Amino acid sequence: MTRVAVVGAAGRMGKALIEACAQVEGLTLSVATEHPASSLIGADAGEVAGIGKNGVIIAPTLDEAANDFDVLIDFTRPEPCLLHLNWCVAKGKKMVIGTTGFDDAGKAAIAKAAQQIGVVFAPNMSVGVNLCLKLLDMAARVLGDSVDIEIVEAHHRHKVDAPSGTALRMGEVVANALGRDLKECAVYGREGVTGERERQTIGFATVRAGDVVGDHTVMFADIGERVEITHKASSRMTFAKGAVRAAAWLQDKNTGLFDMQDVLGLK
Ligand SMILES: NC(=O)C1=CN([C@@H]2O[C@H](COP(=O)(O)OP(=O)(O)OC[C@H]3O[C@@H](n4cnc5c(N)ncnc54)[C@H](O)[C@@H]3O)[C@@H](O)[C@H]2O)C=CC1
Ligand SMILES: O=C(O)C1=N[C@H](C(=O)O)C[C@H](O)C1
Repeated sequence: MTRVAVVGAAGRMGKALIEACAQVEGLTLSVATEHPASSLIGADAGEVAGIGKNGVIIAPTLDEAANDFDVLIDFTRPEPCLLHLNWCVAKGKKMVIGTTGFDDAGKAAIAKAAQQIGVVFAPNMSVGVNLCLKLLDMAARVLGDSVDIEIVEAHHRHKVDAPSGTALRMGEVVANALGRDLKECAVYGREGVTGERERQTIGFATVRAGDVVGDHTVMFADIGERVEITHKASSRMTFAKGAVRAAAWLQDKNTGLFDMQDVLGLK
């Protein structure tokens, strides 16, 4: 039985993760935390998630819980996530990281920590998006440099980072397939007199509106035809179930940095 801790338990993903833990066999929620200033400290995590009491009380820190779980799942923000990462390294706990919006230093800290603990780090835990990453690699290799590549993503009004972690990963996959460096060729939004499109760029466009769970389209546009690969999430449970699956998969991995392609056997 894998014992799971969910940090950010009252967040949009935190609540979905608590529900997913209750649905997946071989796994149990044993610890839940929230920001120390949250009004939900002391509340029952199951009740907060809308699935009825589960007896796990939301705590303000992990400090009392070191013996109570095996894998930590973090869908919060980069700053608290890196604090949780340090805590997990100190206590020898494994970690599933779904949080997005890290800078290069944050990503390097995660890679370094994974030399001491097992970590699954992925901007999107859904099976469908991870299938799309495979399809994107194939599409880029077949269509090559003759097409213009644009990535469009849409999310709910509360999302704080842009472009989404998923859009950036899609860009990396396409750039790698074409032998380009995304840092050199990405264009993030356009305004004013931009001049004609530079052919080797990869463009990103961001929409923030209403309650969109998460839409991503990668467009490969030539003269006379275009290919579009689109994923639309309609429920956060698709991400939560992937994260919980990753937590169970990590059980026998003592060190190493993995992503959902590893978990799903897509490499
Ligand atoms: N990898 C994936 O499949 C997915 C990743 N995400 C990412 O997950 C992250 C969270 O997204 P949402 O749930 O929509 O955000 P949210 O804002 O609803 O939830 C974040 C929660 O973390 C809590 N938090 C902040 N500091 C904390 C601390 N020190 N200790 C404990 N809890 C703390 C907040 O109070 C909040 O409840 C974002 O970075 C988002 O991009 C979201 C969906 C899927
Ligand atoms: O913040 C979100 O909601 C989501 N974030 C992830 C991202 O940044 O790619 C994944 C998903 O699209 C939902």
